[in-house]
Amino acid sequence: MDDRALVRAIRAIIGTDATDDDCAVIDDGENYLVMSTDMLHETTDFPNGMTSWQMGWMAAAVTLSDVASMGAHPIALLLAVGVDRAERVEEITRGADDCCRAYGCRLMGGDMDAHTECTLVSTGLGRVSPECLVRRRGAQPGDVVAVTGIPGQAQAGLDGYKEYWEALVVPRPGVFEGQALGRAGATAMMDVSDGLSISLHDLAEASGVRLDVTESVIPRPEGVPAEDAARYALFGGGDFGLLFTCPESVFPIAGVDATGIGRVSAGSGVYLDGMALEKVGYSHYWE
Ligand SMILES: Nc1ncnc2c1ncn2[C@@H]1O[C@H](COP(=O)(O)OP(=O)(O)O)[C@@H](O)[C@H]1O
Ligand SMILES: Cc1ncc(C[n+]2csc(CCOP(=O)(O)OP(=O)(O)O)c2C)c(N)n1
Ligand SMILES: [Mg+2]
Ligand SMILES: [Mg+2]
Ligand SMILES: [Mg+2]
Repeated sequence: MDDRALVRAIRAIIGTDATDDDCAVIDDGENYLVMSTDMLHETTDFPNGMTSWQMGWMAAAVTLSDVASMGAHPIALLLAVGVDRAERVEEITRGADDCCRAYGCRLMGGDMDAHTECTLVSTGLGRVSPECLVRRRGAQPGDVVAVTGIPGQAQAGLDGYKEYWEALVVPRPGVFEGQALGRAGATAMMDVSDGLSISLHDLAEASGVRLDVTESVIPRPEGVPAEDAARYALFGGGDFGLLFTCPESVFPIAGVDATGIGRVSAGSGVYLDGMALEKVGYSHYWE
């Protein structure tokens, strides 16, 4: 079983509204509050050679990315640290704090425990005005499909391309881009943390639309053999660009470095140059 199947089981208990987006959305009257929590641990998320500071940075970044993907401004982050060696805690905390400060957020508490495997759980809170909130479900036929940044860099780093190691271990969440996209009228948005292909599928399903994407225009890591670069860009995880849709009339959006890669139409499924695109990406599995 993979984590998508488990989310479906959880959805049956707590509802679609609570499980459809990168964050939970809470109506606070004047604004919406958004919240996300993410767990990272050594076996599946921290490649060999990562420093404690980088682990802390990455834990904060994945959660800031979820807040960003709603068009929201991050307010506060909490970090729970399950740690094998006590002397790691300070550097982990510095990494998370540096990441928060870089994106206008504050690390405001957390929890800790002794654990055999270094495990970090970051929980973030953000705020967004109702007209700027963007969910995964709003894509409209005729909209442009676009992505920020260059998907595939983190996977290239994981596979040994040293020039992309930094992109893998110090990921940059699209906090400022997400807010600009929310203001500009993006109709649906999510981050591509699990890979572009699987994210296109998640967005298409949440919005109840069909997405058609053109392979040749998808940005991909330079300096990598062509076949690998295309595969990394479509199926590699760990990049924190934003996948979004918006009316053609507002694209491109000032201040946001994004590439138009396709179109939304009525229907269902994701098609790459007219062929069904595999729903493959970074997933967690159970026997
Ligand atoms: N254990 C859980 N209990 C409740 N909701 C969950 C759980 N795990 C994941 N979700 C929800 O399922 C959705 C997808 O989760 P996930 O794939 O982790 O998103 P992301 O890639 O943005 O971190 C989110 O809305 C998340 O809040
Ligand atoms: C072994 C390994 N593979 C891939 C990555 C890149 N990576 C970093 S975070 C992440 C995905 C998790 O991000 P997030 O969306 O916060 O988690 P989810 O809840 O979707 O599992 C990936 C694939 C990594 N750090 N380590
Ligand atoms: Mg996400
Ligand atoms: Mg998650
Ligand atoms: Mg996440």
